[in-house]
Amino acid sequence: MSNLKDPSLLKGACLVDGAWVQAASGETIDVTNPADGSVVGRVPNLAPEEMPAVIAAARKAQKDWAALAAKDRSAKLRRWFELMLENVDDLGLIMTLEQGKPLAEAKGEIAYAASFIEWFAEEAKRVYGDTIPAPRANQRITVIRQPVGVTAAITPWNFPAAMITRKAAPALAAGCSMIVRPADLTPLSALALGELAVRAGIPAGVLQVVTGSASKIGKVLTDSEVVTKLSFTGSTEVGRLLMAQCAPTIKKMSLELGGNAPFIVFDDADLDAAVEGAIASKYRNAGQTCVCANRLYVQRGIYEAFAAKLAEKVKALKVGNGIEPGTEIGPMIEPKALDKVEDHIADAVSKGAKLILGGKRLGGLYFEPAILTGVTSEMKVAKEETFGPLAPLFVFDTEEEVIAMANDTIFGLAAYFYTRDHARMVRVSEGLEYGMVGHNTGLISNEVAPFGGVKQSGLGREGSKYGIEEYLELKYICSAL
Ligand SMILES: NC(=O)C1=CN([C@@H]2O[C@H](COP(=O)(O)OP(=O)(O)OC[C@H]3O[C@@H](n4cnc5c(N)ncnc54)[C@H](OP(=O)(O)O)[C@@H]3O)[C@@H](O)[C@H]2O)C=CC1
Ligand SMILES: O=C(O)[C@H](O)CS(=O)(=O)O
Repeated sequence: MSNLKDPSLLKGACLVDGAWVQAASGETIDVTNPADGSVVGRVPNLAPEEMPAVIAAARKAQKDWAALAAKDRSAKLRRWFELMLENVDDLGLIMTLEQGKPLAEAKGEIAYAASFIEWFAEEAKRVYGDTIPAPRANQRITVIRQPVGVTAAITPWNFPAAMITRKAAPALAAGCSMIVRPADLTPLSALALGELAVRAGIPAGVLQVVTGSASKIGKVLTDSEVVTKLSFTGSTEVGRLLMAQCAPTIKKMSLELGGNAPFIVFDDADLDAAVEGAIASKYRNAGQTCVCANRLYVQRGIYEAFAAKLAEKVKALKVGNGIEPGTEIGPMIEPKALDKVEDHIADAVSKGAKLILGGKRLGGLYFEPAILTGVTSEMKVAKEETFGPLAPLFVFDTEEEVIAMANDTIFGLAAYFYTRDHARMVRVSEGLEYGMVGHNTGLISNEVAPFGGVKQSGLGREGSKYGIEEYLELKYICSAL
């Protein structure tokens, strides 16, 4: 990474109690560039036996951090936010090299990630309580909000920075400490954020970043009686496992899990806008996004026209190494991601769908963006998250039919629809069983709105004024005069 303006942002150590440490065993994990397989960094393979010290540091630091005036916590978070923006070029490059997304997208994610820190730096000052009229004359009732304490986050590889700040910023704003365990595939962005947190003056132990076996470190965190909250973003399968592991200690949990987003285009939609929205939603991050369109439902009257326009635009998308200017789709994260897209295409084609564009491996981890037509609910793409650059087009006739099809899934994260009819907008928004709905837009994520799903897509909300509540407990105080 000789191109970094500030090479000291590239860390090969864990951030524990304010110090950069190696695993006692000296073992490391290679971080590779999905664009060419080269090793871009090495991080410690911390053993589970090394975790109690991390948890103890988080407990010790949390008390003093919570005791600071909210305004002082806010100022440190604000500085962290500023440092992220000052270092956007380096942070973007680190992300592209370990994750593969195009540099412009990576820098966009850094700005998006930083926006959560800015937002919660402001929210830190607005953690209000209540007074409640008491049922007896000699009583006074007050309600205060207090930090939940020591928290932990387990985060995925697809958004290596934003999934951390969307958890750490509200946690720290509320007065919690947080132990972050990023994905093995993309730990370098997390460690760079840790370095900037140190530079921002966030005290030792308040934010720690550990790398090593997910299941072993995860088990120590979930078993701990000191860790009172776990926030996880990743697959529904691992979310279920972690929920079970957290049951014995009755931990508070936030879970941002899988999605299977429907993207519905009605006959009356602005077709060009719908195609643009579909591309933004479906092909961003090579389709490796939990909120990305997974099933595209197009009303019969415009089905052919939509398919043709979409194919024309998708064909022009430039696939390549994320650091090359103009790249719009980078490599996928790992071989099994390509296997899954290929499997979904093969399954659909074997059941009668037609591959009208792409769908081929382009060498290494590159995959040609694909479109399927004639897709039906019997195919795997209807039930499973593809997590890749494949747009399967289903046809529908009526509003009732498409709402039923859209809701026919265990998931309920994000849904999108395009219509210019106002009454339909209200009916469909209310009828979709999803935590987030985009109307005439394919991009819904931002720091001011509550991000999260219903059904098996998870628990809790991140971002927005609601996000900080996940890190606060209510305490009711009844005072007899
Ligand atoms: N909601 C979302 O944003 C995401 C959803 N997904 C969905 O999940 C699928 C699989 O992706 P994948 O990356 O494997 O997702 P996982 O759920 O396996 O991984 C997410 C995070 O959990 C960690 N993890 C994995 N197993 C355990 C465990 N037993 N205990 C504690 N932590 C664990 C991972 O670590 P490590 O990577 O080091 O193993 C990673 O940090 C995707 O195809 C997609 O459908 C994936 C990523 C994000
Ligand atoms: O912020 C987003 O758009 C999402 O969090 C991306 S993902 O985690 O749902 O994939």
